[in-house]
Amino acid sequence: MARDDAAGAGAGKGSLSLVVDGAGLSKGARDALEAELREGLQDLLAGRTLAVAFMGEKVQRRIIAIGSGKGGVGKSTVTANLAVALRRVGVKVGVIDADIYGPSQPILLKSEDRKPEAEGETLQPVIGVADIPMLSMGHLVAKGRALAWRGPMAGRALAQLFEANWGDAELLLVDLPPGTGDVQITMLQKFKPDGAVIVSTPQDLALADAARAGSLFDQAEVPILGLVENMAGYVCPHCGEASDPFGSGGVERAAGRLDLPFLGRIPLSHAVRESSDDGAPVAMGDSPEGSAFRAIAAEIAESLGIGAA
Ligand SMILES: Nc1ncnc2c1ncn2[C@@H]1O[C@H](COP(=O)(O)OP(=O)(O)OP(=O)(O)O)[C@@H](O)[C@H]1O
Repeated sequence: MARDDAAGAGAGKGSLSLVVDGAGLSKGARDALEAELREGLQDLLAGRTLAVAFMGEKVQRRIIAIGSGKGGVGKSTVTANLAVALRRVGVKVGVIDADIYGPSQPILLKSEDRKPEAEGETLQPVIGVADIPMLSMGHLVAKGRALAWRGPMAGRALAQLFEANWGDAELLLVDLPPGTGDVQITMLQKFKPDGAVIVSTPQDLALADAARAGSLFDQAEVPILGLVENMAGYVCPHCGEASDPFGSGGVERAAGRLDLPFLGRIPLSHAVRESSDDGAPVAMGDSPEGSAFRAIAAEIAESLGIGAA
């Protein structure tokens, strides 16, 4: 225990700092122990303040799943850009690419040529663009091999990704495969997310699927942080004419109907696709598309109470 009477000149002032070995204790157990210590030390404190610090404190890490009902709506693109945007506001974020049927994060976050090392059974995430630690099914299997994995095999591979050494990452974004299959079920059973973000295009069909993906999280009592509308509105780079190939405003209306937050809209744009293919997500820059992702990331950071947003 350290004592700093000089900090407060008057009688009964000053401060005491107590460093406690809290390794292995849950947050609840630490809170209870701290309350007990404060109570027990009241006489000794005699009006001084007490600062309690726990050593070996586990990082409070939260898992946010990014899902969609339908394939190809931009879930992986949104995941990569949100990771970059969250990183820009100081969130220690990691990415798990759980899309075993079409892992694309190694391209999106430029880590295709890296292989995760293992310490014993534990994988070490590779570092992608913008210093984002990440692991993908794509890092574990040979490129181009179709991953027709089912049940236990998919579950084991998924566990390896979740149980990796995520260091000080406080938030893991999980890029899920589309739909409501084995990976989703395993994740909900073993690595239940703290929240989910649903991506959809404004199209009716995609929206119906998005609602189904949402109800899977609902049933598992995973809070849905909100809906993102992707591929909304297209401005022709040649003539400047605006059009809505997938309809307009559908996701926001659906969010209203489902009583869920609408997190924002990402335009259909060449810049988004090209930057994705180049492994330099558009959220790294300050273009209108990048800003759209950053606004959504700020909403998420705010609702989780993290980052400097
Ligand atoms: N806003 C956008 N503007 C232009 N192209 C986009 C946009 N969002 C995604 N794309 C492109 O659409 C394609 C599908 O995107 P992405 O792979 O992110 O979708 P997905 O939902 O993760 O697909 P999958 O079902 O294969 O996992 C990619 O080529 C991507 O670059």
